[in-house]
Amino acid sequence: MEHVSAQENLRFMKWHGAGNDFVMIDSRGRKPVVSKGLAAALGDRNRGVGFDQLAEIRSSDVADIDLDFWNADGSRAGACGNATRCVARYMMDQTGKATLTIRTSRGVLEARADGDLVSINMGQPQTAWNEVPLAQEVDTAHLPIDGDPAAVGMGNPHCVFFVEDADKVDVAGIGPEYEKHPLFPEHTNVEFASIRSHDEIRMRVWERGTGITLACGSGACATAVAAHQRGLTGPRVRMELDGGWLTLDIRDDGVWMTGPTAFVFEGQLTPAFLKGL
Ligand SMILES: N[C@@H](CCC[C@H](N)C(=O)O)C(=O)O
Repeated sequence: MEHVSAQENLRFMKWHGAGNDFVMIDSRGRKPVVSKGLAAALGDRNRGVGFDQLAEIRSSDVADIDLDFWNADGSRAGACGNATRCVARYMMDQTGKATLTIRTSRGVLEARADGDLVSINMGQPQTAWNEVPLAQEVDTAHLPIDGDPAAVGMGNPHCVFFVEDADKVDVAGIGPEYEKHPLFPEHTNVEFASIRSHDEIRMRVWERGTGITLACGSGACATAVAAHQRGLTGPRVRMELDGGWLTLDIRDDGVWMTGPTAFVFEGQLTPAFLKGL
């Protein structure tokens, strides 16, 4: 545990976006404090605080802020759409600004307030096999895997299955099988989607490094792209996840994702908890 003295508490916040829950640590003005060990300890819902992802805000020289993500098991994530929306709302509330630029590992993303909601341009989808990434060259629109899923990258990998009824899928049972499928060298998030109409999808998700979550923003983007690519839906869809609704809009400048955010509480991590992490 670097850059926080052994005698001081570490402030954190708890947020969620459509039930996808996050710990947020604002490290602007100091060196980063989050490590794999801290993320894994904090992500433990019995011994820590518990979260789907941890988001650390840092000062930036190219955008309003820099943002890094960890999953509950301490692994890094290249994208986290719902956490990005929650961080954007936190910054908008602080600055009074309705727009924001956020640098993540996939570049600078734009955030916009949309009434009580927040919209994020999650960037262009990655459909080339080596961008998702996959372990070998295959047709990413129709993977050589039972169930004919599609692979889409959104700064993180997604394996999207289209099923008759997503509510009948044993996500806890089969999600882990595909998370570590050999076709995904960095493992993958796994989505199960059923098409309700040309502009509505029901989706459930098993997240890489975390497990079942109530929502997944990058997963919603990947699902909307894969459905549109197959001609199942238009470029703009509403998506119902277990924790609420997101709106996806596939535009020339990227995939825009809009949804709710909620601040839950603020807390302090004690030196006793931080010691040795
Ligand atoms: N819940 C996130 C996705 C988080 C990262 C994912 N588990 C991964 O490892 O890629 C979202 O809202 O995008």
